[in-house]
Amino acid sequence: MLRINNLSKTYKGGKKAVSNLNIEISSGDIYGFIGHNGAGKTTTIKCVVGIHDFDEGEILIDGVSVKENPIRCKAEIAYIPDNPDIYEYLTGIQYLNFIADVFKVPAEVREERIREYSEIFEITGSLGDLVSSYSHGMKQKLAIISALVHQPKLLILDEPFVGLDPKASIALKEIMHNICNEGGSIFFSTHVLDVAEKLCNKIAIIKNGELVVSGNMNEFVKDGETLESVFMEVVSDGSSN
Ligand SMILES: Nc1ncnc2c1ncn2[C@@H]1O[C@H](COP(=O)(O)OP(=O)(O)OP(=O)(O)O)[C@@H](O)[C@H]1O
Repeated sequence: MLRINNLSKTYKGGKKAVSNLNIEISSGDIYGFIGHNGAGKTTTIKCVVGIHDFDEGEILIDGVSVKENPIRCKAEIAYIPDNPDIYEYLTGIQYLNFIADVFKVPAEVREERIREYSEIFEITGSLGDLVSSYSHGMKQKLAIISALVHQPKLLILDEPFVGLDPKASIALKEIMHNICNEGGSIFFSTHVLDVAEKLCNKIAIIKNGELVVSGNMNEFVKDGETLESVFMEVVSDGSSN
């Protein structure tokens, strides 16, 4: 579903944020991406979703290069950033319809999905209000609903649980499981290691732009180890952070 091959990204000014990174995500995977502040998670995610260009390597979505065919790739994915920047002058429902238009979701299908997810995330009563009046968590919920409206094959989330109330977090985890059970995939960054440990079947740990651990969760979290203990061993080993 997603292959990142030898990805390297250097920002203007010379900061090499990601170096020779390889990740493979298959259909059905819930893939957690963890690392210290400034490790390179958001940079990697922004390269995958086409926000950042990158200097070296290749990113393929369902075998299609994000550089060579970005529109086809974007049609298959949805991205929820850590800080949703949603058009403040639209109402919630106008924003959802705008995104559904972009992804060409037919009217009756979008209505049903918007109704269902708005009820799950308990913002039905606020959809007629301007986004500028929404709290941070409400904007996040709106971003999540907009990401789900075209039923993406690959859902990419940057720190999705920060700012969500407990009920919404539980609902999102259930939706993530449902997407994977239907053959989709999830790639998400998080600092909440116990959530990652429970939710993910695969994990990657990035340190100073380089991948230091990747693979099946049960290869690392076993024999009394937790993801937290694995992470602490990996990042404290000669780390400058
Ligand atoms: N626009 C930019 N220009 C220059 N350097 C940047 C830019 N964005 C990020 N960086 C640098 O790239 C490195 C990786 O940053 P990135 O945001 O990818 O880390 P992260 O793992 O997502 O961190 P966090 O957990 O704090 O969100 C950091 O050293 C950061 O300072």
